[in-house]
Amino acid sequence: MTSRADIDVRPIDESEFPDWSRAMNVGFLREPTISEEFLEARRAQYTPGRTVGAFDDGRCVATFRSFAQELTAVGGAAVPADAVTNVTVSPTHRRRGLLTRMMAQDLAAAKERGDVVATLIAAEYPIYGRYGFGPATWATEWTVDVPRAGLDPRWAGPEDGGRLDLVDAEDVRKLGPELHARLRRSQPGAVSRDELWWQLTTGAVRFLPGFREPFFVVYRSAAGEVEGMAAYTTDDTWGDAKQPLNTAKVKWLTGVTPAAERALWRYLCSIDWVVRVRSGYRAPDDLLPHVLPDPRAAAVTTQADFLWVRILDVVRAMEARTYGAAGALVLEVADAGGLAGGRYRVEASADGAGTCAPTTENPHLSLDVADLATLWLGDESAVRLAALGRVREERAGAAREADALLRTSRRPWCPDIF
Ligand SMILES: CC(=O)SCCNC(=O)CCNC(=O)[C@H](O)C(C)(C)COP(=O)(O)OP(=O)(O)OC[C@H]1O[C@@H](n2cnc3c(N)ncnc32)[C@H](O)[C@@H]1OP(=O)(O)O
Repeated sequence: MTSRADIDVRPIDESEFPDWSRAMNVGFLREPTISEEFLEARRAQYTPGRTVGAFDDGRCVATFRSFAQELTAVGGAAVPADAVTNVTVSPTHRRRGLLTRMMAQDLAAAKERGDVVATLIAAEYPIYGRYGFGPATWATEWTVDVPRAGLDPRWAGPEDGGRLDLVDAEDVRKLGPELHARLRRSQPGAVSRDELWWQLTTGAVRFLPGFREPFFVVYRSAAGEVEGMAAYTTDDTWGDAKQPLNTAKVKWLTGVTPAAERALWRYLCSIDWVVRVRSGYRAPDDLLPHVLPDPRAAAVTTQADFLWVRILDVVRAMEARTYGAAGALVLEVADAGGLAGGRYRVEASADGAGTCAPTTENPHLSLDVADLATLWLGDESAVRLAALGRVREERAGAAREADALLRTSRRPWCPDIF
């Protein structure tokens, strides 16, 4: 076995991208042989200096990549984020600390650059907490049993004066970015999308396994505004008695008004032949179950953590968000990674704005930086974390006070896997 010190962890140059891509496919259990088409399509994701590999005897055995992203904080401000992705270590080189080395380098560089947080979608729950990441948004997928939903079979489109149209991929690339920008301004947990995201979702660029061209539907309000859009695929399944048994799978659905969300779900549950709708990963408090006359027709298929956040700069993170009440909170933040620990006073005013600064006052709550990330996006309750022993109340009632400041009325949601 090569000793740990002999394995070189460093940013790759572009000529190493094919070997790096092969190693990534190995880690993700995909076919290791890389085609020219795959490389060509994927090359836009080569981020110089931030595409990192580990090399043993000249061969890539681990991969890691990060890129610039914006994450929407509570209140709608976008904070600069270090988005981590493509993390793999070949099975031959596991548990020798390669991920730990790649992560330490990346987080230090992100801190140096001035990113407020790092973000990722965790493949498995136990991997990233040790690096200061905490689960900050959760996702729910429902499967709707359409015949059970109690919907009026005569439905012929939105009753609110709005309209639905099927559109082409090109329309999605044209209309989608602006709609998504609107969503991001009001959806804590949402992240920025680059042009490649729109090319991938519409099939203009293809390298992800199992791509199938979706149908695209747009909702316009009575005033003609594009307020919603969805992409879905369907299978082609028929029962022995010649009854249609098709499933529609929602790839994504964006609605910036409740009317748009309602119309799109109603549409998806009213396509002839479709008896099942899989919602894709939604916020756990999505309107979906309750837009159906019988909400029990929407059964939860998946319920899991989704976006993980690592706070790199507590002062800027706390000042970027808004607060639900006026009040002050002194937090003792532990950070084994040495990037963001310390004692901070957060002061929120009645208009929702907050200030944050290091302090020597006595703390109200002590917690790990990973749990602060979990609280920061507003989803989790400090009272619940205290009950779990993850937050310590240094002053009686502090967890309840923290909840009044930090929690949001709707849950944060990250619509994107990256
Ligand atoms: C953002 C993304 O890209 S998510 C995708 C992550 N990638 C995958 O899941 C692909 C398959 N898995 C892998 O490639 C690897 O197993 C990785 C990347 C998850 C871990 O890489 P390794 O180099 O083995 O991790 P490393 O040796 O640095 O482990 C550090 C610690 O984390 C623990 N750890 C690592 N992976 C896991 C895991 N999947 N489950 C539980 N613990 C884990 C190790 O046991 C070790 O613990 P210790 O410090 O107490 O000894």
